[in-house]
Amino acid sequence: MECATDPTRTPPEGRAAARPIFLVGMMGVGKTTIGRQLAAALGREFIDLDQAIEARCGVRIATIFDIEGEAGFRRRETAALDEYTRRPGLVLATGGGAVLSEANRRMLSERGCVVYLRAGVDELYRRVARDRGRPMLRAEDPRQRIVDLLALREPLYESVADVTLDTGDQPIIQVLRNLLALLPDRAAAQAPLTE
Ligand SMILES: Nc1ncnc2c1ncn2[C@@H]1O[C@H](COP(=O)(O)OP(=O)(O)OP(=O)(O)O)[C@@H](O)[C@H]1O
Ligand SMILES: O=C(O)C1=C[C@@H](O)[C@@H](O)[C@H](O)C1
Ligand SMILES: [Mg+2]
Repeated sequence: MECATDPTRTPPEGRAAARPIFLVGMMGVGKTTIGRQLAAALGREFIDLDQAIEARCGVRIATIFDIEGEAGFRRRETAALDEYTRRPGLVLATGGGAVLSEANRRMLSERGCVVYLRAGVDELYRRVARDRGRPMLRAEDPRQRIVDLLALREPLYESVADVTLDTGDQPIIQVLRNLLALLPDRAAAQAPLTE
């Protein structure tokens, strides 16, 4: 789906509904961090899918993996994605594996503007190395795990992306600036960006 507002969906107040924006990409690429600030800059509601699932279950994602396995987590993820991708105007940060199922990919690409945030293996590893809360990185060699996951997932992220943005080694403010410049409703931003 393209990223402009949808003129066929007119909310009661008469303004065209803002297309929801979905952030996808690998663990640690910055979906939660950038998503929250993007939503603030655009004056939109922000939801982090991982945090929504945790709030609903009352436990951390690592605990869901421990008790229900990855398959149990993925079922919860699909149910939450189905709910939140229907909300107009949202900025939604998805989990790193949200693109794995075809049903999820269809929801993402049909219901909103999908932004793929990219980063290289070393950058991703640097960002997640100190964080023990990511069950997919419980491996003898977490860096190699990132290599393997990226190889599998990169084509899937690309297949749903309307906009792809390299976060490289750029500071968060620069990533945000670049993203806002790529989105057509930049003019709707309510908060000026300050250094
Ligand atoms: N451009 C950046 N430069 C430096 N650090 C960054 C950048 N983007 C994010 N980070 C840092 O990387 C860490 C991971 O970011 P974040 O939690 O937003 O990633 P995520 O994509 O939501 O990961 P997950 O899929 O596991 O939820 C955080 O500590 C964040 O501050
Ligand atoms: O990359 C993944 O498969 C995951 C990423 C996180 O956002 C969480 O959704 C969970 O830890 C699984
Ligand atoms: Mg996150």
